[in-house]
Amino acid sequence: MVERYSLSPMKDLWTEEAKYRRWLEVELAVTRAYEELGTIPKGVTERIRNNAKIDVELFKKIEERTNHDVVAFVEGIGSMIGEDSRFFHYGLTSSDVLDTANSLALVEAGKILLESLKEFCDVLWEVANRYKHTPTIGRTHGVHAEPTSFGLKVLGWYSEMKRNVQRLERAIEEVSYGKISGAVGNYANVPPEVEEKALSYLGLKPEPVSTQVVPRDRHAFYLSTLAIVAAGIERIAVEIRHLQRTEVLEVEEPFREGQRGSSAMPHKKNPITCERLTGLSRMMRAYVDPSLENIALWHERDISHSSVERYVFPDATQTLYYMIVTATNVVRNMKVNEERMKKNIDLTKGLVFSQRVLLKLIEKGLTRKEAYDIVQRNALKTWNSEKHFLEYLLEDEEVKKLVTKEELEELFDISYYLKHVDHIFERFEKE
Ligand SMILES: O=C(O)C[C@H](Nc1ncnc2c1ncn2[C@@H]1O[C@H](COP(=O)(O)O)[C@@H](O)[C@H]1O)C(=O)O
Repeated sequence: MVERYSLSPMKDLWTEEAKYRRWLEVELAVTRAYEELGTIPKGVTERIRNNAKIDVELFKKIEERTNHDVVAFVEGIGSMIGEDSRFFHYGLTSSDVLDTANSLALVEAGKILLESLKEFCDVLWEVANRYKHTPTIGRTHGVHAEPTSFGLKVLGWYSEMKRNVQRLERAIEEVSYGKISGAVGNYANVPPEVEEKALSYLGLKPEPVSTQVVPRDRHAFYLSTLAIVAAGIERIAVEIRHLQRTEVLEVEEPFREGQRGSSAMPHKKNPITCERLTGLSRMMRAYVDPSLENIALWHERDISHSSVERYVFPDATQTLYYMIVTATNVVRNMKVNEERMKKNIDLTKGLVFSQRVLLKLIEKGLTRKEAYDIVQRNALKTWNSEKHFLEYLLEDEEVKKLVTKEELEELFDISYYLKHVDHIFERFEKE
């Protein structure tokens, strides 16, 4: 994982030390289950817990010889626990330990993500309410469309992140399964009762039908969900980047005291954080593809998925955690230029009110086609001149016959476009 984007507590979850500690926890849950079922003597688990140490160097040293990481770990622990090594890893295959430990890590990582995502939602809700009645231009195809509220734009982000909270909860549930079912998943050398007990100590459920491994559709679902959350953050980042373009300048991402925009051009404040978020989201999508390919393993398993997971589990969870924390800071501290938003609404000299004029002419008895022709005629003149759309309409003989000056002026009222904003917000307040 790139150190630059690794933050605690997520990064602490993925150290070698933490990984071996999880393996040991799984092994100890199994000996405890055997003990409870009366298969092995009482006290074994306690003694192993006291004598076993996580010695990363030792495990790595043994692995140089065995070329098998779990065998190296089992041997290493075995060398510390004497006679009790007879009961350690009894009836297990490596992936009983690996997959169950993976699930522990992914659930833990999911909870860290969930907590940060909920904080992000709180900030989005607060910012959405702050700008609930702030008019801004709505753009479609990048072209000015009709006025709307900036708070509504942020409420859309909030709404999406709330859906993401639910998706993440579902994804955590998807990977809350372990397996202690032996070499091909049929419990030949370890009874289902041991699995049931051991996994219950660990807070996991037994995989209903495992092979040597937990099926990888669970992990693919998890990784895909993380990429969807990242894409939602990317959507926000791309919007802010557009709004920070010099010609627009309605929003600026936070610019720190002492920060430099450009090595060459001292005047610049660049949206580098949102650009970084955009790039990281691309990486998040890149983790999904190999995770989907991991689903189709040979027969009861092959180990082609293992190398992939050494990257994607730590990197995807850490990258997304960095993205959520960073996006929260951007939205919390972004500069919103309400004056500029007003000015930009006027950039097209009233054209953004064209649909209201169209509807008014229809209300006065014209067909839609007749009304459209009149409005478009005047709109096209406005595009190509310095004159306001309203002035052209006031001069138009056909318009004059149907609509008074007062009636026309009323159509250019921004508050008309914000009249249902409170209602849209209320939908969330009721939840
Ligand atoms: O309980 C068993 O081990 C059963 C065995 N299956 C295995 N299950 C889990 N790990 C295994 C297995 N086989 C190899 N290895 C070791 O996995 C490591 C794979 O390394 P990498 O591809 O770099 O992720 C690397 O350290 C490999 O040595 C089987 O024959 O079905």
